[in-house]
Amino acid sequence: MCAALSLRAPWVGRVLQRHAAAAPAFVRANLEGPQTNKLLTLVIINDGARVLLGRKKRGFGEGYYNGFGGKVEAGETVWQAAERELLEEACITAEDMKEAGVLVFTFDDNPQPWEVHVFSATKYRGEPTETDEMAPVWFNHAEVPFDKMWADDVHWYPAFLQHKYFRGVFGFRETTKLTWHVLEEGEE
Ligand SMILES: Nc1nc2c([nH]c(=O)n2[C@H]2C[C@H](O)[C@@H](COP(=O)(O)OP(=O)(O)OP(=O)(O)O)O2)c(=O)[nH]1
Repeated sequence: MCAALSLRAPWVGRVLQRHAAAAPAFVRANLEGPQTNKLLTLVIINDGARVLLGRKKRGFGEGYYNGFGGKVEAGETVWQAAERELLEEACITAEDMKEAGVLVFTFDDNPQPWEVHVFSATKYRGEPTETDEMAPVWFNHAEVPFDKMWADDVHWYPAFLQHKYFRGVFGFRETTKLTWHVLEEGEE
């Protein structure tokens, strides 16, 4: 069923094969379609007790909290994009950035899957500063405001906070309603 998957990451096909029976048809159609993934980055500073998030000040998701990141632009690597977006949105540079996990989002109202590369860092240079886009706020690990975050976040933050590498595939209906997901922890 998943033999024709055209994703960059073969693990997505393997995850789906393991869970195909339960995956909604739109998730499989999305991932088996011709569209390459839209690549995005997300950087979350985690000092061991707290995470640094930004409150989005404008546009889609206004008022919601997230790490810092955005689309990977032509000619840059995922790492370069992660560093650029962190500087643009929070005015800081991570000193010990590492890959924390990968999330693939599928939508019943958009055939293109989104592939978000999540990074963590404990140290940074500069002072987190409010920008046009984001207002930085620290949250204790036990007080991460999931009711004001994307619906998938509550599922993968536990692995993130425990420094476990994670891979997730998520299915959203009508852009924001999370209807199906699988999450696997650890390297494959
Ligand atoms: N926590 C979390 N982050 C997500 C999810 N989906 C998703 O795109 N993101 C992240 C990835 C990016 O960091 C950010 C979306 O990027 P963006 O559209 O603001 O990209 P951008 O800064 O390049 O956009 P723009 O200013 O050019 O409009 O949200 C999700 O479900 N959960």
